[in-house]
Amino acid sequence: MGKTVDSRGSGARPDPVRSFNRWKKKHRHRQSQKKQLRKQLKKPEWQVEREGISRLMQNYEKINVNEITRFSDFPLSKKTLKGLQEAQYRLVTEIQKQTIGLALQGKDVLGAAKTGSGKTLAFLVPLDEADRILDMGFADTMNAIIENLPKKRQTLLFSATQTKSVKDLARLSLKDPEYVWVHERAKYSTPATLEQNYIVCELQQKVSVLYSFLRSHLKKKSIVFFSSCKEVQYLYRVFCRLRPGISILALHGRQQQMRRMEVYNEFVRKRAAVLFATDIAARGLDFPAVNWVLQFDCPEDANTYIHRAGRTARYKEDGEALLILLPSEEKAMLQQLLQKKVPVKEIKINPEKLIDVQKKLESFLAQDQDLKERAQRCFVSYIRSVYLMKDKEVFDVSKLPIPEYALSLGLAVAPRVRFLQKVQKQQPTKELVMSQANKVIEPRAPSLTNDEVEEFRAYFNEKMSILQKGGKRLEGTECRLANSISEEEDEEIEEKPGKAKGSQTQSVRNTEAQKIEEVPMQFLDRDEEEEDADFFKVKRHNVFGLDLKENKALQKKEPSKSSVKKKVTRVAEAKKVMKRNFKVNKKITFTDEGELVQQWPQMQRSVTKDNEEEDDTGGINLDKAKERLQEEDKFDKEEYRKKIKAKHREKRLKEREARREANKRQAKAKDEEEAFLDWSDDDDDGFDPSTLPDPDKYRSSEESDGEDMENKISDTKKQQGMRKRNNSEVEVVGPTRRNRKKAKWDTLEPLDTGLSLAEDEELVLHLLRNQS
Ligand SMILES: Nc1ncnc2c1ncn2[C@@H]1O[C@H](COP(=O)(O)OP(=O)(O)OP(=O)(O)O)[C@@H](O)[C@H]1O
Repeated sequence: MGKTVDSRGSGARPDPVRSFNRWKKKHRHRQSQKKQLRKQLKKPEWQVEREGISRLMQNYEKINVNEITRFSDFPLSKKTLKGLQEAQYRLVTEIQKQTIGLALQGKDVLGAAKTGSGKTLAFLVPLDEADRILDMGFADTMNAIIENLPKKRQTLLFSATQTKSVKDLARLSLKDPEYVWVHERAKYSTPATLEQNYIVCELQQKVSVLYSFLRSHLKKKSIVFFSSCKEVQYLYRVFCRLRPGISILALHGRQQQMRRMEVYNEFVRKRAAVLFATDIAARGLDFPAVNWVLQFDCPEDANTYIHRAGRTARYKEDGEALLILLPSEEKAMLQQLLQKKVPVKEIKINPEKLIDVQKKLESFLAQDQDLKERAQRCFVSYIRSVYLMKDKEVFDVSKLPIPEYALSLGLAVAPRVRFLQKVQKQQPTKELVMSQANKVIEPRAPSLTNDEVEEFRAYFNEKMSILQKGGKRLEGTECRLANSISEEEDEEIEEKPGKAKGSQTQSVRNTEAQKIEEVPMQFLDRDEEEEDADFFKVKRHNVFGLDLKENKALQKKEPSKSSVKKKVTRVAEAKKVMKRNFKVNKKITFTDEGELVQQWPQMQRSVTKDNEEEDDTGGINLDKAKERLQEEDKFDKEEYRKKIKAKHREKRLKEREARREANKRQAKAKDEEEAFLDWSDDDDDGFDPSTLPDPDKYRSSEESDGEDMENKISDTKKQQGMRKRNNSEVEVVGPTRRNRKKAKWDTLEPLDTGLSLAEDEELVLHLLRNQS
């Protein structure tokens, strides 16, 4: 009975391999489907971010300013919050609290808050220092930027000194901007932690005041503001040379951006340092831990003052600001500051602590032409900056003590400033002072008569008395801004020979006046600032003894002095000396030949016919002196030419002699060589054994050299034999030459080389080798 088996029957088991393969196929298919689905579902990062932001945006309307204390209270993205947290920004400042919400809601914002109050973090579209960019000076740049901005935009403007001008704002087409004036009702417009003082001093004392200030603040971090780059450049260099004992850095617009960043970082890194800067550093820059801001030159307006001073006392820190004002700037500037709610107190410099650096500067400039030129540029640049200032109530160039200022920079004479002449033309009432200032530097002929010199001195005395009487505070018409002033014109510096002696006189008077004044010591009441207290005094006038009273006393003295004492000119002094018949020391040396040479004073060696005919009329005959100098010059040139000729001749002779010697040696060596060859060939004919050293003697003397030497000799002899054989072969080829050599040999003396036998043999071998 047969049985059929159905493999699929209940009793049959499925093939496991086949079923696994089937499952695997299905699984793979399912996986790839899932993958494709995932791929389709995956969004780009930006899309995810945008979606996140749109979720946050839904919360913008719910922002309640009163509930905000931290950045995380704003609906900000995770990335922004992470960044803020990493930089340790958690709690918001007032301006941030009030403006970030508005900015997020897409509104245009016009924000104002004190310096160092955190405005930088408050704006999202960069844009900063709104009032400055709206200045006419930046008009072209701003217009170019605005033209290229999208029409649909959000504008956020922030500044410590915000503009409210509708005209200005219209330029930026702000749409219903939100005005946020955080400190509008505050008593002062500057930070409460900022202590602000000012001093009044003469222009010519400012450099010494600065030096004295630095000497008494060696452990502090200070920024000193100047009105021009060239001032920074010169004073930076000269102060480095003065070595005040503190690091000095310079930051100005003429530096490359990379250099500026280096300087910024270096200043931030240092614990104590002083930064000389222009207004490039006045706004927006956040220098941490600055103790002092010193405004060396008066700021152009109260706003600039606020920004400069705001480089210290930032974000809850303390700081001090010191403004240096000229007497001519004091009244108008203080008024402006008052209007802008800036509380400044007057303090006084302790004259005992004032270090005069003028002499040092003079000596630096005398040694360094480059520094001198920088000083000249600094001088012109400062005067130009004053001249170009808009506010003529504060800045009056005609009130500047020009020659004195030049001296205070270390310059012996004031460079000519052309535009001052224009001012002079515009201001006939001020003609006297200005013409005198410019007269100082008028070019003069090289020879001055006594009268001229007297006149020159007299005008200085007169000028000084005018300055003292009222020149300092001359009231006059306004200087008008001359648009025609070009940079080149300003750069033109001409030094004139007339020295500002009158100015020196005044500086001497000032020092005297300082001595006269008894100043009671009233130091600032701050224990931790003892060094400052040393340098500054509070509410004391006439520190430098330049007040009207004392000046009057000095003025009274001055004319009596000049009238009693006859003025002494240089020419008169020289004549006096000549009359005294002083004998000048001589320096005399002797040449190798024993000849006497007078080194000093130099003798006139050229003989002119006038030499003997000395003029006994007295004084110096310039024409004759000139003639003599020319003769002397010719004589010197002739002498020099002769010396050079002799030297060349000597050199030529030496070279000729050397050549002759070399030829001789060559000829001799050739003859010796030939002679030797002949000699070795014909030892029978002419060899004289007596010319050889005594072998016994040789042995005894050279015994110490041992067997080696003997071997060498025998080897040499062997080689000679070989050479002989070779030469005999040559002999067949050239009998004529041999005969000639022989004939020559007959006439030759035996050769005495002065060498030992062994050395002789070496020489021979060498020559033979060369020959072969
Ligand atoms: N929320 C904050 N928490 C802690 N520090 C802050 C905060 N906001 C700002 N600062 C710090 O305060 C200092 C001053 O800030 P910022 O430079 O933004 O001031 P500003 O108002 O822009 O000043 P200026 O008017 O001089 O430009 C900076 O060192 C900054 O790091």
